[in-house]
Amino acid sequence: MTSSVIAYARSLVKVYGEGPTAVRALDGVDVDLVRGELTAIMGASGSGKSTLMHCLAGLDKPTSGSVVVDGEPVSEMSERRLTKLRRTRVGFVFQAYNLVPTLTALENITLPLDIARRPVDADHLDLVVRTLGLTDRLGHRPTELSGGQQQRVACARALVARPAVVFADEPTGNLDSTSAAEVLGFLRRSVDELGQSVVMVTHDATSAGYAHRVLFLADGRVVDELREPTRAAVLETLGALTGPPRGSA
Ligand SMILES: Nc1ncnc2c1ncn2[C@@H]1O[C@H](COP(=O)(O)OP(=O)(O)OP(=O)(O)O)[C@@H](O)[C@H]1O
Repeated sequence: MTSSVIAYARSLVKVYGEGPTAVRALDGVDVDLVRGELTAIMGASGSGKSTLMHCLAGLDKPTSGSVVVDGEPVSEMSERRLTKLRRTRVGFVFQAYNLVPTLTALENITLPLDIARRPVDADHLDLVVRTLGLTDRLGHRPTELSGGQQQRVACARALVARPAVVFADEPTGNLDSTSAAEVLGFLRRSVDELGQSVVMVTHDATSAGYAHRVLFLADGRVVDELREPTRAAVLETLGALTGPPRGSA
C-alpha cells in the first residue's frame, strides 16, 4: 500500500444468511481508495454498493477478507474500537440528513466532536462552514433550512472532525436537482480545497460526474472503473453492464 491510498479492501466477501437462502452481497472485492479523491460507487440495485460502503466504514462486518482505513485494520476491530473509529476517523453523510431538530446548525455540526469530548478547531470549522456556504445559517434549526441546506449541514458535521474518509450513501437522494448540484459541488470542493477523501454511493450518473473516479459493481464484484468521468461515459458504462439505460436520451 502506498501513502496515496487512504483505505483499501482485499478479497472482501459478505454473505447474508445461511444455506440455500444465503446472499453473497460481496464476492471478493479488491479496491484501493485514493487519498484526496472523490470516489463514486455505482451499480444496479442489489449489486452490493451499500454493503461495500458499510464494510469499508466499519458499520458492517465482512464474512472474510480485510479492510484497512488510514492504516487501521477495520475488519479485525472489536466493537469498542469500531465505535471509536467511527467517532474519530470516519465521517458519514446519509440520504436522510439525520440532524437533531432541537439543535442549531452550528450545534449539529460540532455534535460529534462534543460527544467525543474533542476540542473544536475554530479555524477549520470556519473553513468548512465557508466551503459549504453555511456562514449565515449557523443559528438556524433544521426546520428553518431547505433540504439542500440541511444536507450541507450534515456534510459539515461529517467534515469538521477532519476524518480520514467521509462515506456518503446517496447524499442527494432526497434533493431536487439544483440542491443536489450544490451539495455535490461542495463535496467536491471539500476534496479539492480541504484535501478530504470522500466515497459516495450513488445511482445517478450526473452525481457520479462530480467524482474523480467511479467504481462499478455487479453481483458483488468491482467490474469496471472510470477516471475523470463524464455523465455520458458513466451512462455508457452502466448501459454495458445492465443493458440500455432508460430515459438517458
Ligand atoms: N441485512 C441484509 N440481510 C440479507 N440480505 C441483505 C442484507 N443487506 C443486503 N442484503 C442483500 O445483499 C445484496 C446487496 O445489497 P446492497 O444493499 O449492498 O445493494 P445496493 O447495490 O446498495 O442496492 P440498492 O441500490 O438497491 O441500495 C442484495 O441482494 C440485498 O438483498
